[in-house]
Amino acid sequence: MKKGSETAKKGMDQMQKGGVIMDVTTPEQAKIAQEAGAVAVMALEKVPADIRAGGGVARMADPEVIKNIIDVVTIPVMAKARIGHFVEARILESLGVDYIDESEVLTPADDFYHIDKNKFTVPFVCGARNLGEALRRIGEGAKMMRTKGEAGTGNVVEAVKHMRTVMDDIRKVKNMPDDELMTEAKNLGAPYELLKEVKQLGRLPVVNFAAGGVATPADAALMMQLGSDGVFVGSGIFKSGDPEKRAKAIVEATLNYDNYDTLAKVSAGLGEAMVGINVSNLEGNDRLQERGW
Ligand SMILES: O=C(CO)[C@H](O)[C@H](O)COP(=O)(O)O
Repeated sequence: MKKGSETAKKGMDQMQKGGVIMDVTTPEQAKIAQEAGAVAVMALEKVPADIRAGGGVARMADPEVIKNIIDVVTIPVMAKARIGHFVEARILESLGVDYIDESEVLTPADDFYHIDKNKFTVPFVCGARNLGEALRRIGEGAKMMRTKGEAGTGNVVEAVKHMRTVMDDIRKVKNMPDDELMTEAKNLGAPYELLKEVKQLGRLPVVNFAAGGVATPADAALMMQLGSDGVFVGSGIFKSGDPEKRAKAIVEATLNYDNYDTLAKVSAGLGEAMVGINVSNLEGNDRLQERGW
C-alpha cells in the first residue's frame, strides 16, 4: 500500500478502532502506554491538565523527545501541531510521526484558517463539537476525527455533550429527504458532498474517537456506548495515582464497554483519580474547545 495514499491514510485509523490512544510526554510514559495496550500514543510537551496549570503558549513538542518516543515503541506515534501551524506539521511529518493532531489543546497559530491537510502525506486527526465542524475538517483532509470535550479537566461532561451532538446531527441527516440536504449543508457550514456521504453511510466517513476529560474506565465505556469508535486519554492517566494500573483498566473498559462485570472489576482499586475541574467555571481562553471553528 502506497504511503500517503487515501487507503493507507484511512486504513490506519480503522486499525485503531475500539482502542485507546494515550497522551504521553516522555519515552517512559510511552512504554507504559504500550504495555497497557494502547493502540497508539500521542506525543506532546505537557498533558492538557499541566498546559492549563502552566499557562503561556503551548506549542509542538521538542522533536528530540518525539524521536525518542518513536524509538522506544512499536505502536503508531501521533503528535500535536497548533491549529493553522503548517510548518510545525511539516516538521512532524519529517520526523516520521504516523499521525498529526491539529489540536485545540495547543495555542492556535491562526485564528481563521486550519491547515490544508490534503497537501500532506501523513494523515491528520482533528477535533470537533458537532457535525458541521467535523465535516469542515474532513473537507480539509482530516482522516480521523475526535470529539473535543474539554481537555485537561478530568470532567467527561463536555465529551458527552459533543458526542451526543455529533450522533444526533448524523441521525437527523440520515432521516432527511434528499431535497433538504443543500439547505442543511448551508446551515451546518458543511461541504454538501460530504453531507451526502454521511446520509448514505449513516455515520461519519472517517472514525470518530472521544476525547477531553475521560478519566476513568467508566468514562471510557460511557463514550463507547454513546457511539464513539475509541477514546483518547491524556491527563486522566498520567495525573492519577497509579498510571500503569489505570491505563490498563481504561483499555479493558474500552474493549468491554457493555460488560458490567468486567467494568466493575477493572474499576476497583485504581487509587486516586485525577482531581477534576468544574467546566461551568471555565471562561474565555480556558475553554479550549472554542479554539478552531
Ligand atoms: O487532543 C487530545 C487527544 O490527544 C487531548 O490531548 C485529549 O483530549 C486529552 O484530554 P484529557 O487530558 O482531558 O484526557
